[in-house]
Amino acid sequence: MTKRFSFDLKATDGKARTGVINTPRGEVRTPAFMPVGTAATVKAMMPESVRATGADILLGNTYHLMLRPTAERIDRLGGLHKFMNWERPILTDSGGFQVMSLAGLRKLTEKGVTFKSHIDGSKHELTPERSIEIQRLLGSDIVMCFDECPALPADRERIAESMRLSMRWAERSREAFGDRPGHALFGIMQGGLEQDLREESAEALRKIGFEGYAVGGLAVGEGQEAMFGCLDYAPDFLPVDKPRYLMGVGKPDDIVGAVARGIDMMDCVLPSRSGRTGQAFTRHGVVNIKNARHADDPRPLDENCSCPACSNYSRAYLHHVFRSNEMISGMLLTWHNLHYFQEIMQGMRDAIAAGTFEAWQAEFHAQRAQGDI
Ligand SMILES: O=c1nc[nH]c2cc3[nH]c(NCCN4CCCCC4)nc3cc12
Repeated sequence: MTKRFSFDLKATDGKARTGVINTPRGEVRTPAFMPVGTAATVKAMMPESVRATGADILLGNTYHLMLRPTAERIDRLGGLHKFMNWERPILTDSGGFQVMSLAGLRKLTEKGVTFKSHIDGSKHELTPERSIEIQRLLGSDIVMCFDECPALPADRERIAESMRLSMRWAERSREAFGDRPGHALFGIMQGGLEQDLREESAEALRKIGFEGYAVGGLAVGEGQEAMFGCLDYAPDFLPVDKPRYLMGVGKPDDIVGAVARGIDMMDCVLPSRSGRTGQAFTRHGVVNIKNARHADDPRPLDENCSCPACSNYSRAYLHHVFRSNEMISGMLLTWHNLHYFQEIMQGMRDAIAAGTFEAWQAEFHAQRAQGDI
């Protein structure tokens, strides 16, 4: 087990890459999908079940944990890994995005953001310094810079101003992070859908220097075509020897398209959130298990899937427990979705290593076109 943080690039196939991020708490195989554990739990999953799906790393949220139970309390109790019984790597988002999407009465200044908690209306402040301190108290292995993610659509001037503020905050985040061997600080590229602003942002981040680089400001309503358009150039502005993390993505075909464009890491609530609502992702497309047509169907969700939901239960059973609002419903479908997302990641890692990623992508898309699901 290493004491340092490092990234080993193992193979490339076109723009796609596969490698390993080495951390003191374990290795992260890339391309990697990070299940979201917002309030110190991946909802409806035991940590050992999350690991059983193949996840090497989880995402936690500064915004939620600072409000409840607070970073200081988690620190007093031994840190987030011990608190939630997940001893492998954790990446924490820095809170700015969640403040803008969840909190009330927000005030943005050069210093940072003040806001009212969506839980109890209490007043709080997040600055680059406070966000980095919270992530340190949590014991996060990969810390994200405190940034501002502008809502799209926005005019170019607004996007440029916001990006330059985020770059000043990236400088302050780096300063506040200090020297923490074995831990990493990732910068976040902004710039909306403007290629020159994206390049300016990447240059600013490279000058500061980070252990990894995120592409932020996407998956905010721009749609897949515009997102892929940005990913056709943005990753190339980033250092080739550091991990590239696309934040908040996404559906299976978003994930595949992002890896094909040079992305190494992603996170999204989709598999877990949809699992709780009865939406199952399968190799043949999406199955809404609450639909009446599944009520008598003895088949598994997906014949080719080895997860507990597909190995031990029929669609009829899954339909029943969702219709009856039984707790096991969200557990089984969350497990299936996370298992399927990790199966996609493993398939891509193997294909890139074998130089067959083109064929793998063709098969991935062909499967989805067919079959009654
Ligand atoms: O620019 C960002 N900086 C920090 N954190 C972020 C998180 C993000 N999450 C998303 N998109 C999340 C989309 N997700 C899709 C499934 C339903 C809930 C929302 N974009 C992001 C950009 C950022």
